[in-house]
Amino acid sequence: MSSSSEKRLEEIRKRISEIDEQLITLIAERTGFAPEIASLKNSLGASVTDSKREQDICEQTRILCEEHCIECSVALKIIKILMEYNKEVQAEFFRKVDSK
Ligand SMILES: C=C(O[C@@H]1C=C(C(=O)O)C=C[C@H]1O)C(=O)O
Repeated sequence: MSSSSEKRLEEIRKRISEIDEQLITLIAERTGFAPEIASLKNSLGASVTDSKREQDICEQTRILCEEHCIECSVALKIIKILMEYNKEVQAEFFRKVDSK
């Protein structure tokens, strides 16, 4: 018979697993836009990196972290990883276009 603490730990872990699944789903959706973004940038003659947009995203992250009372440095690391990943996918699209 599990104790109440074991049961509560199990409940929390179940919820964390649900959240992690949602996070991966959102990361997939976010990254899924990269090819279309790259195609649009290619037709516009724009670069993969948009520094102003990245600055705006980081500022939004800082604001959201304050609103949610969470450590900003960790959230910024995560967002920057996602941005780099998005740019990698875009760059792959550009390489494919250039190779044709
Ligand atoms: C997605 C874009 O391309 C790059 C990646 C970004 C991101 O992952 O949020 C933001 C700006 C760009 O450096 C974009 O230009 O919007």
